[in-house]
Amino acid sequence: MTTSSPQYLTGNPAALNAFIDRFDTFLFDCDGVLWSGDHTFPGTAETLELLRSRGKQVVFVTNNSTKSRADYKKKLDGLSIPSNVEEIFSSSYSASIYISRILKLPTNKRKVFVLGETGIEQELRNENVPFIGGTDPALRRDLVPEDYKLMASGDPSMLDPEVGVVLVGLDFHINYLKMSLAFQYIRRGAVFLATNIDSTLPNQGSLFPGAGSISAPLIMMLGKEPIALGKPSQAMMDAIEGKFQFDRNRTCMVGDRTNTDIRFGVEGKLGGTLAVLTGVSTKDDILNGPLRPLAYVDKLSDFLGAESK
Ligand SMILES: O=C(O)COP(=O)(O)O
Ligand SMILES: [Mg+2]
Repeated sequence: MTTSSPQYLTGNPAALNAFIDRFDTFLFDCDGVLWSGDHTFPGTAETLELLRSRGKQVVFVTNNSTKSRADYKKKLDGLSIPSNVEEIFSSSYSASIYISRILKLPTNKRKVFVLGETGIEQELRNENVPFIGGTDPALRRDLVPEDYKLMASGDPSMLDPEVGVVLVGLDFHINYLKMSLAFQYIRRGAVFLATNIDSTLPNQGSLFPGAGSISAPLIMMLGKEPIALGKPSQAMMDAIEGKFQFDRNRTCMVGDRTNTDIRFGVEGKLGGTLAVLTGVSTKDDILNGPLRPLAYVDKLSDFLGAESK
């Protein structure tokens, strides 16, 4: 854990410039750094353009599994932020790759029960991984007495015998039926995975339930944690390094949350980490918490104040 005191860069053109020059690749967290929900922070596009104009590789690394990489590409296009889908790593993508290429499942247990949104479904489809649940409207209903009987008996009309994995992400339509199904599958042997376990999600400058709040009831009921495939999991870092072959010493992770983004960079042994104060972690978290970044700024666009080259 980093215990040195992070350098404050805001308003220091020479220090901002020196920080940029230390790295060739910048991994950018999205929620809380580039935007907060649908509100994009002013100067985001210009800051990314500044880095690219200096030959820096920019990669987007988000724990938000509600969108697919293609969805994020559309969002970035809409914000006039140039990108290609290969530069985008979402936890929905990371989880789908893990299930399709890493997890060894019995041939009759290859189906995934999803608590989550379309982002997970699109990425599972891209990897030809069969799934049920997710945005299925048939599950947006109250439990009825018959459901208890069918679940308790493991009736295949209620509990698909091919389900071998439960994948939990942020689900805007969670309910007792879906939580019960996930619980039944896992207690009957399904692998418990999470796209990410961020406790809260920033939006419009406030905080709302994050994916971790969807896994939490299952963790309480089961007495065990899921394998989480988003930051700080190094499975994601290895996938990104595999694609870009970057020099970790010349790579910086930029994020708003110390226990995911900064931990991801520190445990990934990157050359540096940068925190911003526009998302979840506070200045106190950054200066006095167990996981401290190399440096921090008030907001990403402070980099527009770097010395001009
Ligand atoms: O989805 C979340 O909880 C956070 O998403 P982020 O990694 O882009 O900040
Ligand atoms: Mg974030």
